[in-house]
Amino acid sequence: DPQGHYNVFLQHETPSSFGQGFDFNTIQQSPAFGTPSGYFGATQAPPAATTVDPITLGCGTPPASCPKTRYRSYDGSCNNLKNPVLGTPQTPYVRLLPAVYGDGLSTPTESKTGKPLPPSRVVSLLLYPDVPLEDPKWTLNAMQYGQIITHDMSMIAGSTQAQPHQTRCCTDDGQLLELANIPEHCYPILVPQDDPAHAQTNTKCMNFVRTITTRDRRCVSDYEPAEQLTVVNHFLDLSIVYGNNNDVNRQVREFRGGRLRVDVRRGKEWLPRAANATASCSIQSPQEACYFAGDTRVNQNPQLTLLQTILMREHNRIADVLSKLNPHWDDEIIFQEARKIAIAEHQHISYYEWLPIFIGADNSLKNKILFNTKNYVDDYSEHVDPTIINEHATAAFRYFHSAIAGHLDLVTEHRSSYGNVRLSDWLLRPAILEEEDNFDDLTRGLATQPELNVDQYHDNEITQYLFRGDRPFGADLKAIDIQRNRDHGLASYNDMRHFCGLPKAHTFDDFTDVISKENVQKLAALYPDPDDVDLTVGGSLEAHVPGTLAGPTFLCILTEQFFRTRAGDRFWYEHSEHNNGFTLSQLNAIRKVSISRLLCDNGHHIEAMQPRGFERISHSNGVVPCESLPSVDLSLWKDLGGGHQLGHGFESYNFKK
Ligand code: HEM
Repeated sequence: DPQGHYNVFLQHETPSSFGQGFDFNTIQQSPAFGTPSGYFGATQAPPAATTVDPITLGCGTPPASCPKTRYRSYDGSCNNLKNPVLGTPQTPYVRLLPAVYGDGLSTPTESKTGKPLPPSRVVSLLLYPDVPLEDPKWTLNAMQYGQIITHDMSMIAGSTQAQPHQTRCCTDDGQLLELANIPEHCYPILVPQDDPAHAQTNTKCMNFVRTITTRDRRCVSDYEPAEQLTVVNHFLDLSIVYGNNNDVNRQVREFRGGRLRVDVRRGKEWLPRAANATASCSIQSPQEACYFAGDTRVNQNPQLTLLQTILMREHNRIADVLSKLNPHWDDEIIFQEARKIAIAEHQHISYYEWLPIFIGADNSLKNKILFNTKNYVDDYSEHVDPTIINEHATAAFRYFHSAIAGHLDLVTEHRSSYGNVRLSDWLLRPAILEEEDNFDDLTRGLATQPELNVDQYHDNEITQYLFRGDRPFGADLKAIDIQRNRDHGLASYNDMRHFCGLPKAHTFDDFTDVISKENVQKLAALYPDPDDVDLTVGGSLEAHVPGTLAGPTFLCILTEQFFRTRAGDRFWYEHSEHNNGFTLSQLNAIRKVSISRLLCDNGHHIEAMQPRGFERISHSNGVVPCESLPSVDLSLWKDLGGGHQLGHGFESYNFKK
């Protein structure tokens, strides 16, 4: 297009087997953001920057040009060559159904009846109590890898997800501010008078700051509804390790031997320290570790930091092997080839080990998310939009918050648990990983301890004590999720379930086709009208589709997202060699990777693991020596020379066959 306007009105290609009555013709497409001409349809100049980082301005910056390369960019630009800005940071989520804002443009959702919606905290207290049921089959590792996948795919703009937000919507002692004094973007969570926790401290108000939107950044006209922005790239590409832009990437790299930067303490490699530890962590002394990684949320909880450390070490392990195999490769080639392998391992673990548990193997095969093959899968389509779906990130995927356990087991090599740590004591305090044998003991704990059942029950550690620091009580993740649902103006549960092929409910009773009578009664007591039920609430009460950990509505959303994330990624690892992929033998070597082997290879002294590390130890999944678990044969990356040179690297290599 001579104007340089990319065609972003992508038509979703529905795979023929994508059945179940989903009507994808109604999918809302993203408007043309980030066009080279600047602010699409803008009537006003963009607002002044509120943060120092210039990339946080605007709604996506298209690259000047797209280099020909076999490696993906850090920000995801040029993945889609028709629309190079697609999937880059600072662009809006897309929606499956139009937003339902209170005023039609940007204010939080309201009841269609004019009566108030039940306060989020009240819904959380009534429907999501702490009933500690353990998952009979899956480990805490399954939950934790889910958070890794999430952080790789999206992060709402304007949230730190860590330190108290700079914007304060309540007084320091938890009271509501005078209306006139409430800062912009505030949408505080109101605490009921009889709150079992917060009434004890006379807290009436919990901080909640609205997500930054295309309207806040003046990227749309005054007449267009707001779309929330996500600040990380949308692809499943280990951006949590490598960073979401060139700048962060430079900071995580060693620039020697293709390695990532590490700090060595007690003979072990740790993530480098954050430059400003007090801003990134809740440390209690200046020496306390607080890390820097590709994702700003790295320090949020110890098990997350643990997996981030494992993934960083895996990159360096691969880089060290590649430098020995190919002494003629420079830092850049080793780095990019190691990165490509690590991303492939991560995509493989996410899709072939993790997804079958959460969205079901049959469902994934049927919908062309997984393939039963030893061959290439060249299913990329530039018409599939890889953008993260708002209903996915703000409702469906958050459902797995239910699996979070409040205590983390410390487990010896003999698989006996000798203690545990309390989650809310160690949020934003990753130093615990470096004490004694905690790194290995928590790793074994992840793979031994069950996750909590994926159901309507949530651990008090995240509904009463989240980020409490040294206060008696903290935030409520379920109330936040409900509040966020309204902040983003997500379509109602009723409309979404209809979109996903279930009948539209006319009365609360109609919900009993997938929700228990008891829960429907509670919904009827809380909400003025069946059309008012929040997606995040209704979806989380549905009975699960057999073989999956989600009800039909969430399953439909998750399935659609994971289809797009795969088929909309031009650098997906299963593509053939001439489509940026590996040789077939390399690909089949990658397919041998497992979460268990990853933990074995990158822990300190972990000698044994069960083969399927997301599944609890059992007769059919017994602990075996690490060496007996299949591994990726990196000798297949020996470059025999004679590849075609291109820029700093090679367009093709002459890999050992
Ligand atoms: C200990 C574990 C976890 C903690 C403490 C945690 C906490 C949080 C917090 C504080 C937020 C931001 C909420 C907001 O302000 O709107 C969030 C967002 C989110 N969480 Fe979790 N979470 C955990 C695990 C998980 C898991 C296991 C999943 C899914 C498998 C998940 C999925 C999500 C998603 C999709 C978002 C929204 C991401 C976005 O910004 O687009 N989380 N979580």
